[in-house]
Formats: sequence, structure tokens, C-alpha cells
Amino acid sequence: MTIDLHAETRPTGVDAAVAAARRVIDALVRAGDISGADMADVADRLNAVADDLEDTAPPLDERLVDMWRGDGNTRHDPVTGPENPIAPPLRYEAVDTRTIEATTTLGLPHQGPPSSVHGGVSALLLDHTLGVANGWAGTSGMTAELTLRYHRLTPLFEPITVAARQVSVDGRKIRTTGEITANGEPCVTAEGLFIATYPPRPR
Ligand SMILES: CCCCCCCCCC(=O)SCCNC(=O)CCNC(=O)[C@H](O)C(C)(C)COP(=O)(O)OP(=O)(O)OC[C@H]1O[C@@H](n2cnc3c(N)ncnc32)[C@H](O)[C@@H]1OP(=O)(O)O
Repeated sequence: MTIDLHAETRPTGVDAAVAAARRVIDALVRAGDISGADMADVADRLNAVADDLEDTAPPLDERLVDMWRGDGNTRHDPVTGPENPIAPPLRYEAVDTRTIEATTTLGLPHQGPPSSVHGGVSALLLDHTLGVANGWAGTSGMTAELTLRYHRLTPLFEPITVAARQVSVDGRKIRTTGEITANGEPCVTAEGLFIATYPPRPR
């Protein structure tokens, strides 16, 4: 079964609100307490938005069923999801039948070392990208092992490419590799063992 590599971002609905929330997250981290903003007022206004959303949200089990309808997690996952404000978001393209890649630029919300991507964020991007590469290649699974090597700092504020390739399928064991590169140089490389299975979708 071929999977969709990315969900289209819609200009309206929750996607538009999520895009605004990403701007807010970025702007807050950028501003800190040395900005000229009235942060008490900012907090009041953001809490008013959250109050409104919480008051009108569906029951959790109903939303979970809704999330896992149709093309599954591509709309809400924390790496590519247009419905998820913590997703950068990545937008995958096929390189070949087993390989995918996405190019993005990360900013201050994802900082670890100075002006560099947090190692846990790199792990998130690679885990997910390896997982989607498996789906693209035709055999999906759950991450059982993920081994990362951090070769050099991964820069913020400039394009980085996250790529993954399914290497082999042996019974239920799927082996997948990936890397994050900047300016063509490897920053992080990954080797993953996935086990072919997936939890049932909420119904
Ligand atoms: C198209 C969709 C795209 C979606 C992309 C999303 C990507 C997101 C990726 C994730 O984040 S997944 C979430 C993180 N992973 C987990 O939470 C997994 C938690 N662990 C489990 O659920 C189970 O341990 C697991 C499914 C991995 C394996 O349990 P099973 O009961 O299905 O497997 P089993 O114990 O029967 O082992 C099957 C084989 O795998 C081997 N195996 C299992 N876990 C292993 C491990 N950790 N290391 C090495 N080998 C392992 C095991 O030895 C055995 O080998 P043999 O067949 O040779 O005997």
C-alpha cells in the first residue's frame, strides 16, 4: 500500500490556527523577557484563546477517533502534521521507492547548543522520518531500536535535510537508516530496527 508522504496544509480551519500558533511559539522564544512586550497582557490574551478552545473541544475519545480516520497520523503527528503546532513541519518528497527526504529550517524553539538543533529534536525528526520511509517502502513498523551518531552540530536558521531509507525487511524486522545533513555534510546519522506491527486505531 502506498502512503501519502505529506498532508496538504489547508489555508483555513485548524491548519490556519496551527500556523498562527507556530508563529506565537517562535515569537515568544525570540522575545524572552528582554522584549518590549507587555507579557502579562500577552499571557491574558493567550489564556483567553486557550479557554475558548478548551470550552468547545470535543471529548478526547471522539477527537482520537477523528485523528485516526482516513490517512491516519499525517495530519496530526509532531513532525509533519499541519494540525500540530509543535511540528516544524517537515514535508517529505520521494527520492526513490525506498527513500524519502525533507528540507526545513529550524529556529529558536528547537535550540539545544547555541544556534544549534537540540539532540532530542534531531532524534524526533529521524525516528519519524525512518518510520515514514518504511511506510513509503511498503512495510511499516514500530521503532524497537534507534541508534544515533551526532557527528557535528546541526545548525538552526539554515536549511537542513532529513532523509531516510528502508534497507531491508527480514520477517518482522525492518532495518532503516537516515541522516540529517546541512550544506551536504552529515550532522546526525541514524540506524533503526523496526518491528512490523502497529497498534489498533481508536474507533
Ligand atoms: C505509515 C505510517 C508512518 C508512521 C511513522 C511513525 C513513526 C513513529 C515511530 C515511533 O515513534 S513508534 C513509537 C516508539 N516505539 C515504541 O513505543 C515501541 C514499543 N515497543 C513495542 O511495542 C514492542 O516491544 C515491539 C512492537 C517493538 C516489539 O514487540 P512484539 O511483541 O511485537 O515483538 P516480539 O517481542 O515478538 O519480537 C519480535 C522480534 O523482534 C525482536 N525484537 C523486538 N524488540 C526488539 C528490540 N528492542 N531490539 C532487538 N530486537 C527486538 C525480537 O527479539 C523478535 O525477534 P525474533 O523473531 O528473531 O525472535
